[in-house]
Formats: sequence, structure tokens, C-alpha cells
Amino acid sequence: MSVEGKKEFFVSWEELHRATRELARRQLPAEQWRGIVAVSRGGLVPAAIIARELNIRVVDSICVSSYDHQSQRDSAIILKDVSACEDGEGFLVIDDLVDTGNTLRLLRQRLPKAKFITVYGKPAGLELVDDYEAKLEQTTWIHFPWDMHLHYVDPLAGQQG
Ligand SMILES: O=P(O)(O)OC[C@H]1O[C@H](OP(=O)(O)OP(=O)(O)O)[C@H](O)[C@@H]1O
Ligand SMILES: Nc1nc2[nH]cnc2c(=O)[nH]1
Ligand SMILES: [Mg+2]
Repeated sequence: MSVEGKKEFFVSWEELHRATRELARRQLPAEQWRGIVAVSRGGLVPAAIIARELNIRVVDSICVSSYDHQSQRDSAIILKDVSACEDGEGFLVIDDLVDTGNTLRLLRQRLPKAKFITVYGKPAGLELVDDYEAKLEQTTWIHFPWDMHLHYVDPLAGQQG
């Protein structure tokens, strides 16, 4: 299936939860972290899951805008900065995915000592993440569960001629 020639990858809530918990497992021991910075908005759900798994209660957010839906802008901008840390030391910065790397390139300048992790990664951005759970092709568009709705589909036999 494709939109504008791109492949699509549909992520369920269950799959996102499973993949994010695997990512969390690799961030143990939890005591090494002073807190979490969620990259809003896409990083908010993975950050909540990882905060729960690592029993971390200091969770800040940094608000970034880099994309209109499926059309890339030239660069990312910070709409709201973090307040819980200076240079990111001892913090996990969590996003749902890295694509071109524009977002994390900007955030690495802001938080140079943080560890950057994402659930999904595309090749162009992988050098910007310290850890990620699953790699997808650059041309694949990921659909997250918060952007989707379950709906009825006709049986295959009903769709014929
Ligand atoms: O590596 P990049 O090419 O920068 O793309 C990845 C970023 O794009 C998406 O966020 P988006 O800016 O669409 O905003 P959102 O999280 O509020 O949906 C996604 O959540 C990442 O933050
Ligand atoms: N939902 C979604 N947002 C993105 N932002 C940059 N790449 C993607 C993607 O593949 N899916
Ligand atoms: Mg985002």
C-alpha cells in the first residue's frame, strides 16, 4: 500500500507499547538517569511508557516543530525549551522516530550531554540517535496509533467486480 509512491507502516498501540518497552529495557539501570525529556508531541507517549518502566518521575518536555503532515520543512525550531536540565547530562531525550534527523540535530545542540533514543529510525537520521528499537526504509511513512482510527473493511469477496 502506498501514498504518493511511499510505503506505509501502520503501528498499533500494542506494537508501540511492546517496541517501547524493549527500548526501555536497554536503558537499565534506571539509577543512571536524572530524568527524561520528551520531544513533544510524538515523543510524549514513548516517554510516558519509558518513565513508567524505569520508575523515573522527572519528565520534562521540549516542544519542536519540523514538519507539516508528510511535507518536510527545511529546519526544526524550538517552540518551548526544557527547564529541568542545563546541558542534558543524565537525561534521556525520547522521540517517536528519527527521519531526516533535523529535529534531533537541533536538540543535540541544545542538550549535548543527553542520550537520544527513538522507537523507530530511518537511515538518514540514525547517526543522530544513541539507541533505537526498529529500523525502517527511508521511503516508508510511519502511521502512529494516535493518528489512526479502527474502521470496518469489506470482506475480500465483497470487493470483487
Ligand atoms: O528526523 P526528522 O526529519 O526531524 O523527523 C522526525 C520528527 O518528525 C515528527 O515530529 P513533527 O515535527 O511532525 O511533530 P509532532 O511530533 O508534533 O507530530 C516526529 O515526531 C519527530 O519528532
Ligand atoms: N507520523 C510520521 N511523522 C513523521 N515525521 C517524519 N517522518 C515521519 C513518519 O514517517 N511518520
Ligand atoms: Mg515530533
